[in-house]
Amino acid sequence: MHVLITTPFHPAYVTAERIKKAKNLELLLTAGIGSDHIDLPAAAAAGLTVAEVTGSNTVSVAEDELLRILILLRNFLPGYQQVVQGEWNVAGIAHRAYDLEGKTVGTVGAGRIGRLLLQRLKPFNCNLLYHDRLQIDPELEKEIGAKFEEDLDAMLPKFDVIVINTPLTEKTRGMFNKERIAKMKKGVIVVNNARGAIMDARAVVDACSSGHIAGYGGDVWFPQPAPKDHPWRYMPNHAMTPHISRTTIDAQVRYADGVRDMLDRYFKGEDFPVQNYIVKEGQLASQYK
Ligand SMILES: NC(=O)c1ccc[n+]([C@@H]2O[C@H](COP(=O)([O-])OP(=O)(O)OC[C@H]3O[C@@H](n4cnc5c(N)ncnc54)[C@H](O)[C@@H]3O)[C@@H](O)[C@H]2O)c1
Repeated sequence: MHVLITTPFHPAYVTAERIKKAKNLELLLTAGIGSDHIDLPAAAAAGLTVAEVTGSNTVSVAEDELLRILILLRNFLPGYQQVVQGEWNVAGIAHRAYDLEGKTVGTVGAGRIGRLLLQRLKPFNCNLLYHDRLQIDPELEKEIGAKFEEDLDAMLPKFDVIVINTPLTEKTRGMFNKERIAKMKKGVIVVNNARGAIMDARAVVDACSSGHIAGYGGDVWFPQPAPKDHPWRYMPNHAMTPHISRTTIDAQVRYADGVRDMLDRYFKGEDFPVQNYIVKEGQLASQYK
């Protein structure tokens, strides 16, 4: 019996070809959230179990998204750069700095991270929207104060700030292409800590260059690690970092504990918490279908 523990840093890491060669492999554990670096249909067909530490970095990613929204909306980074470069030009920053209050902000994908982001946004007095395959439980929806939008395309022109929080699946790969970005409001802020490949990379660069997207921020790229010449490094008005939002010290403790717990259970022949399964007995978890 073999167990492979991976992190979600390297897209297309556990390929169908590698799975085929790993004759004794039984279990794939993702130390974090997001298992698109594994060929999930191939894992299912090979009878492997795939599990992640569901929820381990939900708060870390949601807080980071809030940070990037504020950094971009307030035009913070050029202000910081002025200070480092010995400059002082308030008007150069203020002409494109906005309050978050009163803006229409929402998430595409309202699972664990998307919902927590909405909850964290509530005290900012924004107009909150969300799109997902599934509507949130009505009581929680009322408590959060976010409106469900069934039709993604109809929702796109409404946002001042849009955050992507879906997994990378065959349905979400390239979901934000040139046409969808064109439907967004001119001057929109886009934050994507979900997966780089959900965006059409070129379309993002073009929209940032034309000003259609006023700011793009996130920690996920395609490919990863991002090569030195990745165009997102050089496009205007971005707040990009390496893949860091998942991995605060607090999150590292949570996902290390989660991996240890699953290994203990595995060697004792016990089941994992049900929400951790991504592939079980040949079936993919619903969020990956
Ligand atoms: N940057 C990071 O460090 C980091 C860390 C954790 C997770 N993530 C990414 O964030 C994703 C979401 O994490 P989560 O814990 O909130 O997952 P989750 O499973 O709790 O929520 C995902 C939500 O996306 C929705 N969804 C799936 N496909 C959709 C589609 N085609 N259209 C609309 N909605 C769709 C699902 O219904 C679900 O509500 C992960 O899959 C991972 O890719 C990134």
